[in-house]
Amino acid sequence: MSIAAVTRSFSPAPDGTDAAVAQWVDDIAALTLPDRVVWCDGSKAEWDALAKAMVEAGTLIKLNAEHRPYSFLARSDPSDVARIEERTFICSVDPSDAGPTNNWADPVEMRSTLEGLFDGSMRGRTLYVVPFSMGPIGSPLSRLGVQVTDSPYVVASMGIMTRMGSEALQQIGPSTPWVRAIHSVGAPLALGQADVPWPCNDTKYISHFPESREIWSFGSAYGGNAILAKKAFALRIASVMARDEGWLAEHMLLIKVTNPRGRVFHVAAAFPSACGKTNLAMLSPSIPGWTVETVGDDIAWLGRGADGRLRAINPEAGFFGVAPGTGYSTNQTAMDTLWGNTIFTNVALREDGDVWWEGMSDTPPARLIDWEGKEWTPASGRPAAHPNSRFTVAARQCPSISDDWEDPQGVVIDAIIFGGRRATNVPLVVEARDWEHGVYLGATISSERTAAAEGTLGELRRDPFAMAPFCGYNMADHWAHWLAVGQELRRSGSVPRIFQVNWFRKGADGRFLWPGFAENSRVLEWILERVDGQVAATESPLGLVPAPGDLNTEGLDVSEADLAELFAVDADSWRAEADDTAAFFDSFEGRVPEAVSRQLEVLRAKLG
Ligand SMILES: Nc1nc2c(ncn2[C@@H]2O[C@H](COP(=O)(O)OP(=O)(O)O)[C@@H](O)[C@H]2O)c(=O)[nH]1
Ligand SMILES: C=C(OP(=O)(O)O)C(=O)O
Ligand SMILES: [Mn+2]
Repeated sequence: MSIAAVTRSFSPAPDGTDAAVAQWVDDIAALTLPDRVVWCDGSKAEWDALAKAMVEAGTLIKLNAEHRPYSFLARSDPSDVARIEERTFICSVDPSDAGPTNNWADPVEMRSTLEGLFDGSMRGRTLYVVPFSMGPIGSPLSRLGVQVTDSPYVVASMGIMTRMGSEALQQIGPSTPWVRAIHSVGAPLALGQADVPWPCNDTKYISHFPESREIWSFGSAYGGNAILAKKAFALRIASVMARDEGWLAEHMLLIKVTNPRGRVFHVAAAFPSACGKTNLAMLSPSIPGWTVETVGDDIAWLGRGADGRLRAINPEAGFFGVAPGTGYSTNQTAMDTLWGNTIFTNVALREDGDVWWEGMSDTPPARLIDWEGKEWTPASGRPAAHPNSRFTVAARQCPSISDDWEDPQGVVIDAIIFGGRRATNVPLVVEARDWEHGVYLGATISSERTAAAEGTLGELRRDPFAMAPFCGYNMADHWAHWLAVGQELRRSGSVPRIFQVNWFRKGADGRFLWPGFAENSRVLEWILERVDGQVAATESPLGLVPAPGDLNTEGLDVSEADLAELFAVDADSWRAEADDTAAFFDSFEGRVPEAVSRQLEVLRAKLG
């Protein structure tokens, strides 16, 4: 083929497209040099055509429709399976605005690096223009964005995870703020060069420019690095928008809970990645008379409503959940959600054309094709599904989805929960003494590393507000912002209570002390009875804990000794933890709000 064979087909912007959007797309196309530019309308026909093309290209494997209607398996490049925090950058003008929990990079240098990498990076590929709304279209709490990407997998995922297409594009006018998100897998194709099923690049950058509300992601197609509406926009950029505009963008699930007396509550809960958000969001209570319905499983945008109360929306439209550990015995609702219309990534393939992963059932099938496409048997000695394998599915398909999940005003929050994965020290549940203490509990979350990000599994790391990888500005300023929001809520007389939970405490023998999953409803019961003023609490150095006998253990198979261990406070370990917290606070070089550092002194005094 000769150079003359290169045909560029740039479809024009749809009628009515905002001129700034059209200009920006032209500029990105001029930089990245794709063969085609396609404006996505979000239609079913468009999704179908993308899926068909990806099956032909080998990016997706169509599952057996008898078992899993209209569902697909994607196998990533084995090097591109999780978020990479070392390659994730916050490029604020002032490095102290990124703070010690972020990788800061100079915005001018980063722009020049990225321009070099993106120069011609879409050669031979299609540039898709993906307009989207985070939050219900037209809600006062929603925000708009446009992602350009050369990955059809990302387009299809954005179609599930966001309100994507023409309607979102029409919302953007000359004075509407919108977030610019640029993504390339970084694998240009020379003329006639054959593609691979999962193109990516060893060089990866996930760069955020908070001041100009821009995201540039290069080299990865893994969801957390490439579905830019999610962690990059709805958390990193949105947290900065929220700081500037007086609201909160948080790594939180949202649920509606109804108690046996018919009172309805809404709860927001922040846990680090792969620490139980999706599971709690889809909880089926083990205790009679309680129901839990799903509003969101990963991200919440919260702000003071016209009524002065804290309200929240789920800005997403789908779930990008961890597959391993999801099974009929742990999360029936998730299993029922995944009946069809699902993209699975890096799970194992069964001989009958369905999928499998560790924890889906107790006994694995005798033979599988593992996530890397290799033959697998239970004797293989390695997991069949990648530990961070995922499902991507529309929220509306969830049987427990709440009737108010798309309420444009958001749901009223009655309780906020912080949690982490802690084998030791942290009790099953603690109530904060007040908002300031609650902010301290959020600020001091530590959690064992999971497979959701590259790094050493099990290593304890600080993950304040479960936002360490996701806060687009200085974490200490985030705490100050929370304190300010609390003060405003106090003025209007309705401050949600704050709690801390830990489902993951282990005994000396290494087994979980708490059965978790459906039984977590017992902890929710105590939390919401506290909110409803129905139950007392006991003082502990860490905060308020259930008085003996107040945690509902009826019919529960947990020994008295294990229950005691779940609430044990070891003063020596806590003194060591307090020292570690002091060192952590020092890393913020004087930026930690006084109301937060004072809580550490209170804790030390209570420990004696
Ligand atoms: N032991 C235990 N494991 C849990 C519990 N809840 C979730 N998990 C496991 O933790 C992993 C991550 O859960 P998930 O809900 O997907 O976390 P998310 O990434 O925060 O949404 C999965 O393997 C779950 O099976 C629990 O209450 N107890
Ligand atoms: C989507 C992700 O997160 P979570 O594990 O919190 O669902 C991710 O970490 O890429
Ligand atoms: Mn999740």
